Amino acid sequence: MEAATLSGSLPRLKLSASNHKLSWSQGRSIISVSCRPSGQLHDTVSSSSSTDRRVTISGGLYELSPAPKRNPVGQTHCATSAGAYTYGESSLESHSHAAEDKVGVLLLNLGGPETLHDVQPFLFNLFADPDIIRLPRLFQFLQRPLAQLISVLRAPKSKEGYAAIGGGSPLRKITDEQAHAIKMALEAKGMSAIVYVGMRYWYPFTEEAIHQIKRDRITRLVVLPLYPQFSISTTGSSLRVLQNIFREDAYLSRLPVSIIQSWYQREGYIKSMADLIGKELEQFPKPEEVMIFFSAHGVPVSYIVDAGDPYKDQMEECIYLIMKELKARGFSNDHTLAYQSRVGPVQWLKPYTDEVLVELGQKGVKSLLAVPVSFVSEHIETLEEIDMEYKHLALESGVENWGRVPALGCTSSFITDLADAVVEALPSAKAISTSSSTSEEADYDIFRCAIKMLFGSILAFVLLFSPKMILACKNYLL
Ligand SMILES: C=CC1=C(C)c2cc3[nH]c(cc4nc(cc5[nH]c(cc1n2)c(C)c5CCC(=O)O)C(CCC(=O)O)=C4C)c(C)c3C=C
Ligand SMILES: [Fe+2]
Repeated sequence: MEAATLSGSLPRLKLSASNHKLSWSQGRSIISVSCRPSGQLHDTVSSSSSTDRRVTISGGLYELSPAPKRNPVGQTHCATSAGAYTYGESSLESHSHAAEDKVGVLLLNLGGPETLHDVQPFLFNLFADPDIIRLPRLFQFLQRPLAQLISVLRAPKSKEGYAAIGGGSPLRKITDEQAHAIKMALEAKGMSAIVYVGMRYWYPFTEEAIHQIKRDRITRLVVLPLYPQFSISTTGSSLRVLQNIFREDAYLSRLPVSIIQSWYQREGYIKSMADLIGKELEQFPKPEEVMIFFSAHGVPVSYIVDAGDPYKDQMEECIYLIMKELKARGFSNDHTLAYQSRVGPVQWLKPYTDEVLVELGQKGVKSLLAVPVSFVSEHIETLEEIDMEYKHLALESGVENWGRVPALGCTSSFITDLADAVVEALPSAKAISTSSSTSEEADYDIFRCAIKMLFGSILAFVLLFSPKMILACKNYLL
């Protein structure tokens, strides 16, 4: 497990010589704070529903204006459909107990549209994230117009996918259930904690969860991203949101925090994955002949090559550990790893899942077991892409027996392991040191920003009408 504390300002992600260790350092980077005000990304979060969900920034904290049906501030999770885990005390009560040790666990996840109406604004939030579409600094002011364009272009295709799995993402419900299960597992270990869910691109937003953490006067916090492997585009992006909020807030910047950056190599997780794979293998007529097909969500190659994202290394190590565990249990199946869900015009990690499936079918592989490995809940890419599109493609290419390992969800050995990770991380919780820039630095930043915007506008104007740009936009439709 890699645990870290949110420290200082403007982190930079770099791979150390061992290639598996992350270290933060200062400087220009993908996780650095851009010159626009923090929170701008969500300040016009909108949806096609009539409810106003605009997020404004006040005193460094994000406050949601009333969204009574789903997300009234302060009750983000109290009335979830799972309904089982609550924040415990109201903010008034928590103030009177301020001296007590109140442990919080913040689960970070991606979030997903709950209805088809949510799809376009959800996609807007996703593409407006500078960790998802990485524009050169000069063009960063184009992030939101571009996100608007791409989200509108992509929405029809995405909606088809969400419609095929029942009209929305199951992510919120499953994550709420995991939160409840982790709370219970912690209680069984003698640790009382309030477990929060913070989504990056949809409700309940990370900002809401942090707001609630503050209201609850939590005294120590463990941050647990629900991604086994670290990627700049997932955990990194959520941590950037956290850091932007924490460094601006007196209470939060003093709150001892411990971050579990990745946990793909934890024994409990590896064993839980091996349990699920072993169980599915037994469903095949000849288990020993089944090819184990790990399918991970892809990222653009530039993340790995240019930005030092450890995602690919961690993924490969994760697969190695799962296979080692399976071998120790007597399974000696062949296996392969491929990457799915590419979006847009750039090169993504290879090999691509769809291409490998066709190759394997053509080579005569008759039995395949698909294993989603980058995510621990069922979601659109398991339920639609794997179960429908890839299954169809594999059968069409000559595969005769197809199986799919379910996502871990609330598997008890897995939840227990996550609870262990929290218990282990808690002692290393440390306060964030505040670092506010001087007014001269701020003036200089504004000046630099203005110059960049001027030159950027000219360049953008030229680029926007180039054939290459038009082709790139078309690619988001596919
Ligand atoms: C480890 C998991 C994930 C990585 C890495 C990741 C990177 C990444 N994703 C996109 C674009 C999209 N992702 C979408 C949905 C989506 N992505 C993940 C996980 C990872 N993404 C999940 C779990 C989900 C599904 C959520 C749900 O609603 O169930 C979507 C929307 C769906 C679609 O239109 O296909 C997009 C778009 C990029 C560009 C990227 C890396 C840069
Ligand atoms: Fe994704």
